[in-house]
Amino acid sequence: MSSPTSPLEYISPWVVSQRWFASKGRVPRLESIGSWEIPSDGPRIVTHLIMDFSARVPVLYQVPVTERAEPLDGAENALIAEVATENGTTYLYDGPHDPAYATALLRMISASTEATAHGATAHGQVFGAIEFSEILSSSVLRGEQSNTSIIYSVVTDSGIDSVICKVFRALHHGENPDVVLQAALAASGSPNVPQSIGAVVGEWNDIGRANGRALGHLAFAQEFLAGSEDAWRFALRSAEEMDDFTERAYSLGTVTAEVHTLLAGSLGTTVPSRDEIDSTLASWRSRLLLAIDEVPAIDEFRDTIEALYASTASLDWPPLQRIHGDYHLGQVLLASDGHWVLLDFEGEPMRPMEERSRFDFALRDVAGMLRSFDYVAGSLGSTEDAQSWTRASRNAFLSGYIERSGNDLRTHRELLDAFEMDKALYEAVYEARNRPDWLPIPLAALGRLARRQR
Ligand SMILES: Nc1ncnc2c1ncn2[C@@H]1O[C@H](COP(=O)(O)OP(=O)(O)O)[C@@H](O)[C@H]1O
Ligand SMILES: O=P(O)(O)O[C@H]1O[C@H](CO)[C@@H](O[C@H]2O[C@H](CO)[C@@H](O)[C@H](O)[C@H]2O)[C@H](O)[C@H]1O
Repeated sequence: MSSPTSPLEYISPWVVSQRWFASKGRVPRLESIGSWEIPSDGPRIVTHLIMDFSARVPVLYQVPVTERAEPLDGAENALIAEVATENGTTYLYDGPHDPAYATALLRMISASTEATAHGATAHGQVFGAIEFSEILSSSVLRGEQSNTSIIYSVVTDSGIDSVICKVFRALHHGENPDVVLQAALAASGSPNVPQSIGAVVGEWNDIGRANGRALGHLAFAQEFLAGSEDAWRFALRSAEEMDDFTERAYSLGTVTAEVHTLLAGSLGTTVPSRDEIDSTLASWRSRLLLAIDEVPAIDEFRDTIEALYASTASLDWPPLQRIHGDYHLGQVLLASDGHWVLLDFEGEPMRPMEERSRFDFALRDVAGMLRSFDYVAGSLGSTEDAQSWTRASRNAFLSGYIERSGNDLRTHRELLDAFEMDKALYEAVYEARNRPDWLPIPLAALGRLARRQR
């Protein structure tokens, strides 16, 4: 079998139709900037790094492709293209759906091996939490995701276990906070993140960098908590049935505080300088302007929001530290034994990666979760019952957080309100762009928060 001479030509139309392709609505300008290959006895396994130059800041995508001489049974939906070559037809498949790629990727991590470089390098790194002797099966996690996750069934000393490997689709220079933070928490013994198994790290050309090369995480493997349920779905059901969620919300508050304490302990804290506080105020204001620009109705709250932001400038601000960064119920699992497990420490997808790795205020996470409880009521039509469920859950979450952190956030209510306002503005932009039907949820929150300031 021979490989297609210009794979980009075949891969591009498929790339732009994927959920993780961010530049929808623009005419893409795709270029291959390199690839790497996992040696294989089966189909050729090539991971292409494809840059889209159409956005103001170009976006780099990771596109693993297997090249097969025969069609792969059951993988019709993952077929990228059929290419006529001099030796017959080559079938190109989306790697994560092909067991050949899935197995080779996890083996590369567990054996810490190096891929063959074609302008881009990649090597596996094992962290060692779970050792397995055999990979029994693999399948792609269904659902709308910004990355692609592969679930494996593996044989370990204690029996059959499940593993998840997240293949990052959009690549960035620098360490991925999802890997760094979860690995640090797992290493410090936290039961509230999955065990970390290992990662793939790569290097590629980047004309925007002084030395012309970028380095970052390409994939991350963890323990997969089979039988767990997403906290968002669990909370929605609980609110619909008017179940009391306060005990669970309280324990989520304590777990959140514990995770913040562990992150502070393992990765440090700093006292914010005047410049750092001013730069947070500046980022709030620029988000406010962006939100008004995209959702003009927000202008009505502008003066109140600006006054709230200004009033926080003279407050005593807490220390800076590493945080989750995009904390909401959809990022938390209720494990089958009833304990909370936090996921996806990648930060807000609309922020540059370099910003997402900076120290930040833990209050941002607290505000994120408060907003998420509000979304539960909002998505249920904000009925009296749903609102009272939300009020009780928000209070219980805060009480749990305060109790475990020893930090009485209610005494600095303006600061927490300002972070909540900032999150609701982020959400207004997110909803206007992605789910306009849900825009009223953050808008109503902005109205409520604004009324509280008057
Ligand atoms: N370790 C895990 N165990 C069980 N389910 C998981 C695990 N990691 C992710 N998931 C499931 O996958 C979904 C998406 O994971 P996430 O890390 O948020 O990916 P993305 O960055 O693509 O949004 C989660 O909401 C959860 O349902
Ligand atoms: O999970 P992601 O990292 O992709 O986060 C983005 O999408 C979220 C929606 O799935 C969005 O969250 C908002 O909606 C949630 C309900 O669907 C709600 O629980 C959150 O509080 C709300 O912010 C998130 O903001 C966005 O970054």
